[in-house]
Amino acid sequence: MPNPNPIVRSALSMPGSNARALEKARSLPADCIIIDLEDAVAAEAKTDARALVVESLAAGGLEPRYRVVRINPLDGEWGAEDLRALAHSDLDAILVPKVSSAEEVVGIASQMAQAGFHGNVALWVMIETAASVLALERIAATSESTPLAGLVLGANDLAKETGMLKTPGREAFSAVLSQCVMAARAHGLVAIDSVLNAIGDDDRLEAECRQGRLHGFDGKMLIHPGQIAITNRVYAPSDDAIAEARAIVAAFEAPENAGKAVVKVGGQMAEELHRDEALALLARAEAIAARE
Ligand SMILES: CC(C)(COP(=O)(O)OP(=O)(O)OC[C@H]1O[C@@H](n2cnc3c(N)ncnc32)[C@H](O)[C@@H]1OP(=O)(O)O)[C@@H](O)C(=O)NCCC(=O)NCCSC(=O)C[C@H](O)C(=O)O
Ligand SMILES: [Mg+2]
Repeated sequence: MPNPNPIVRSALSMPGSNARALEKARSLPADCIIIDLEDAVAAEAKTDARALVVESLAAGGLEPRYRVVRINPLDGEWGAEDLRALAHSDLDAILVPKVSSAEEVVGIASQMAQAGFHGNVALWVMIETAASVLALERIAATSESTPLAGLVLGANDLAKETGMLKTPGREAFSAVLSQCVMAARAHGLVAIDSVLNAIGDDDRLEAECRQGRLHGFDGKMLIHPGQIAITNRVYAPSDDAIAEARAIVAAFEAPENAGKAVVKVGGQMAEELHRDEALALLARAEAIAARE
């Protein structure tokens, strides 16, 4: 069974054709590695890249990082062969770009089954077409009957199609950020924010991570190792948040609060829902600490 709740703060993408990057990935502190066979690989390099990716997965050493391969679109020249080639590889998820409807996702799931995937590999999809944004809820709902487990926002393709501007504050994307997370949460999916193309602009990266975190994303897709540390830090529970969560859990465990559904902690109301939230945050913090 795929891990339904992986730690994926930093999801570093790299071209499947880049042997050096694939090797480097084994020692990088990214939570998740996305090996790309789609837009980061030139048409003439697709076949060799596919073979290199299969070989690299077989060599092992990427785990415990969550291992994702982004294949080419299944209605194009290379996608179906990508899927067949990966069916017996050791990986965690297949990421399919440019999906546009729930029906398409159901079709992808059945192509996965035909290719030889047997429910042990999750399906993630890119939300990067206008149609996919409009169909978000229906796409996410297919997870009831398919291995769909993650949504990854693709701001570059979305901007290309719609004319939305990728400004430093991502003002135009605010609604889409929210819609992605709502659809993911309503159906128990992982939600990954879009890449930032500006390599080396740490202030902008930090601001985008904070914005993604504010909207509720689990992590961010990255394009360069220099983006990992900031992303891991922003997407991890802060020391203050951990202390607050511990205080809430302790308050509910205190004998004087036995049987109470609501207590006061640090001048704030805390109900059982806040205790549950605190326990989830502490479990996440523990899982991150174990990883690091
Ligand atoms: C953008 C890059 C081509 C830049 O590469 P390069 O010029 O080699 O950068 P550096 O010299 O700064 O690299 C320093 C060292 O780090 C290694 N490196 C660089 N990038 C990666 C990486 N992504 N993963 C692993 N290692 C990486 C270099 O090899 C250097 O190492 P060393 O040899 O030890 O010095 C390049 O960063 C790159 O290819 N990035 C990823 C591109 C990619 O995956 N694109 C697809 C994702 S974007 C997307 O999905 C958009 C979405 O679909 C949408 O629509 O929005
Ligand atoms: Mg894209």
